[in-house]
Amino acid sequence: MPTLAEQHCSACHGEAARLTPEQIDQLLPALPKWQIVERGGIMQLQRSFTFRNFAQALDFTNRVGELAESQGHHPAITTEWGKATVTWWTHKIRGLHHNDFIMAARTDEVVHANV
Ligand SMILES: C[C@H](O)[C@H](O)[C@H]1CNC2=NC(N)=NC(=O)C2=N1
Repeated sequence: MPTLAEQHCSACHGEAARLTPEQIDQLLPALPKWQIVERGGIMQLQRSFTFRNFAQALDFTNRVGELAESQGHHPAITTEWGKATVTWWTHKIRGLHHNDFIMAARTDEVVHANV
């Protein structure tokens, strides 16, 4: 079974089902540094990354942006001096899809590649 980071996003249509709480509970242990947040009734996956300065946070942000473009699945990113917060969810289903867990795992790999 490929790890989350080895998987590729699937095309997600508007009728795709959101992950159930049970499915989320099964997937979350693979992402120990990520947390589930709820905003406006929408479940999201979020993690903050710390860096030595703004330039490193911005470089990471751009690398995550390239990843998002390559997979056609995009996060919200808040970039600050020494910190970047990445939030994944699937807009068209207003919730969490398996794709969001894949992208969170791939985001963790970006930061390792970054250092
Ligand atoms: C047309 C375009 O492919 C779609 O709007 C994609 C773009 N990136 C996306 N990213 C996320 N996180 N959710 C989406 O529903 C989504 N849809």
